[in-house]
Formats: sequence, structure tokens, C-alpha cells
Amino acid sequence: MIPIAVPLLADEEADAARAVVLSGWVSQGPQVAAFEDEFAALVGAPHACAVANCTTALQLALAALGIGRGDEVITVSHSFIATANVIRYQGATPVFVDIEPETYNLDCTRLAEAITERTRAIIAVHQMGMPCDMAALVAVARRHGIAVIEDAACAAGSQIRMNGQWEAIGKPHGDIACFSFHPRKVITTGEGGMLTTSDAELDRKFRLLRQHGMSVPDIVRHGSQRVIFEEYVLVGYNYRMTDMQAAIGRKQLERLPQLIARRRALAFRYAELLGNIEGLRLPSEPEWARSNWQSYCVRLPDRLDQRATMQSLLDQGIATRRGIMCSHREPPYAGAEPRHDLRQSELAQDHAILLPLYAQMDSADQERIADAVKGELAR
Ligand SMILES: C[C@H]1O[C@H](OP(=O)(O)OP(=O)(O)OC[C@H]2O[C@@H](n3cnc4c(=O)[nH]c(N)nc43)[C@H](O)[C@@H]2O)[C@@H](O)[C@@H](O)[C@@H]1N
Ligand SMILES: O=C(O)CCC(=O)C(=O)O
Repeated sequence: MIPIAVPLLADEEADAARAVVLSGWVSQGPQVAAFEDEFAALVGAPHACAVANCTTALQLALAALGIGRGDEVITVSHSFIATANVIRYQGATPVFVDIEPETYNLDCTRLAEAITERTRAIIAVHQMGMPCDMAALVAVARRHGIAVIEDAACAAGSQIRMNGQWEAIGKPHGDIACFSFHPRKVITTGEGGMLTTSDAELDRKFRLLRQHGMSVPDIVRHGSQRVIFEEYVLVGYNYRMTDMQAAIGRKQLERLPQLIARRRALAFRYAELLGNIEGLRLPSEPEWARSNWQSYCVRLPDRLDQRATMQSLLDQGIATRRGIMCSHREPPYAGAEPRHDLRQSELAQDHAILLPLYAQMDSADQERIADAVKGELAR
């Protein structure tokens, strides 16, 4: 069986987690602080704040910006449901806009029509690791005084060319970028998330919000020779990352450059193997983007039934996933007619499939997958 994804975890990660267990300090301690520093350096961000997962990161991004009831947040429906849910958690209203069929990312030409006097933020998703057009998106947002949050859940290690320079996603190019370390991502801590920002005040709020609004963190009080009484200055959450997770994450960061090189080589090979199949549309990078290829998404011709194709591949021992879901089609969001046309989002969900892609795949696996896909197309 070839699964859709396999995390690359080995003795280094196991040993790092073991050392933390034996150290006796296991939650939001020195390992979390070191992981934050190393992640910030990797993406070139002034501040990085670790949290329990990317869903909590996105919620804290909205909370720190003061977004709540009565506010609207523009985003894509075509994303994992957490992108929409965090807007609802805050009591705000998600306003969905369509995607570009080539990149599966927010179509920036649709932004202007979606902005109202209630719009407070845009959540731009770097879907499947492919950078969203941040130059275009940020230009529109700045013109209207709207904040930009990047849902970079899948995009650790992806790059974008801005003003002629290649920069890591997460610098950030909007106001806040949010990452996931879920096992389906390029690097993992089991569960885990990170917020990056250039704004020291936002970073201060993330740190308060992730730990109950506690004015002086426990680790500071623990190390103090003076008695300190803390305050709880706002209604916060418990969204902490553990030190076992952070220690694993530090080892994963060491692997990241090789993982990306490997994934890019695998994506390149897929393009060679599947490139000349009539009717199959392959993903491609805009010339200003370098994807980490968190997922490799191909578009089936309309005549092929998506589910039947996926079932046939599964019967041949190859796991796939359907195109990215659309939140507006799920029960919590289906009650209201979407304000804007979401045709490309629906077509992508219904006609795309994700092929297996992970570092440990070998060329025989990839050829087997390509042959099986060819077989389906030849039906
Ligand atoms: C591009 C999209 O990719 C992912 O969506 P998806 O539909 O492919 O996700 P799921 O089907 O839930 O993927 C979970 C899969 O990811 C793998 N996986 C998930 N967790 C594990 C794990 O702990 N160990 C191993 N070995 N594999 C794990 C399994 O193959 C599992 O079936 C998510 O990351 C979305 O957030 C993302 N938008
Ligand atoms: O739950 C999932 O499948 C993905 C959510 C995620 O990546 C996160 O919140 O970090």
C-alpha cells in the first residue's frame, strides 16, 4: 500500500523527546523557546510564537487583531475547514471568494468586490504549500486598511519572490503567518502550530492569549529569586505547545532543507512521468513561487468520475485524496447562499485528486503511481 503521506521521523526525534522527558520540564519551557527562535530565523521573521496547532494559531491571529462579532473576514471556502471555523470561533463572518484554477489559491481579482465596510481582515491560504500572490493581495488590503493573515499551515519552507528577492513564507508578507506541524505537513511535531509576525505588540498578545492571559509566565516565576504574583489580564486560552513537541520540531527543522529538496525532485519527476497524458492537468508554479509540494494535486478530465478513479487506485494499493474541500458545502456553512461565485472552488474539489508524495517514496513507487494514473486515463 502506498499511503498519501508519511512523516519522516527517526531516532533523532525520539531521542530528543526522551531527553525532554528525562529533563523534568515538559511544557512551554526551554525547548519551546529554542524552537521559536530557530523557526523565526528560518523564515526571517522578527517574532515566532508556538501554539498547540495551526487552528489555534489562526484563532489567536484574529483575536490579537481584535476581530469579533460584526466583523467580516474574507477568505477561501476551498481550504481545510479550520480556516473558516476560526472566523466563526471569534463570532465574525467568513466571506468566501473563489480561487484561481491553476494555483488553487485565492483569486486576488475577486477581492475588491468582496470588501465591505465591515471587512477587517483577509486570510490568505498558501494551499498545499503553493504561495498565494502576496504582492497583489497585500496591495489591495493596504489600500483598504485591512489586515492580512497568512494561513501557511501547509507552507513551511515554501518561498516567494518579492521585489526580486526569494523570501521564505512566514517573514511574514502580511501581518501574521500561521503554520501547522500536523503529521500530514512537511515537518511535524505530532500536533503543533506557530505564529510569526514583525509586530512586537501582536507577538506580546499571542503570548498572553496562549497562556490564560498570564502576566508573568510560570517559567519566569519558577526561575525567580523574588516572589512574583501574576495577574490574568485578559480572557486567554490554554494553547501551549509541550517541550517534547518542540524538541521534535527542532530536529524536524534540521531536516527541512533536505525534505524540500526531495519533495521538489519528486514533484519534478511526477511532471516528467505524467506530463504528456491527454486530459490530465498538472500543477505548476508561478515564476515567482517555489512550493514545498506539501501535496501534489492533479486535475482529472471531466469525463472521469473522481470517486471511482480514487477507488480504482485504492484497489491497486495507491491512496489518494480528493481535491481540497469547500467549507461552504459543509453543514455549518451550507445554510446561507454564498455571496460570491465559487465555481472554480467547487470544480477543483470535484475534479482534482492528490497523489502520494513523501520523502521516503522511491522511484519504483512513483512509476507505479504514474502507470496506474495512466491506466485510469486510458479507460
Ligand atoms: C492539502 C491538505 O492536506 C491535508 O488534507 P488531507 O485531506 O490530505 O488530510 P487527511 O486525509 O486527513 O490526511 C491524513 C493522512 O495523513 C497521514 N497521517 C496523518 N497522521 C499521521 C501519522 O501520525 N502518521 C502517519 N504515518 N501518517 C499520518 C495518513 O495517511 C492520513 O490518512 C491537510 O493537511 C489539509 O489541511 C490540507 N489543506
Ligand atoms: O486536523 C487536521 O487535519 C489539520 C489541522 C491542522 O493542520 C492544524 O490545526 O494544525
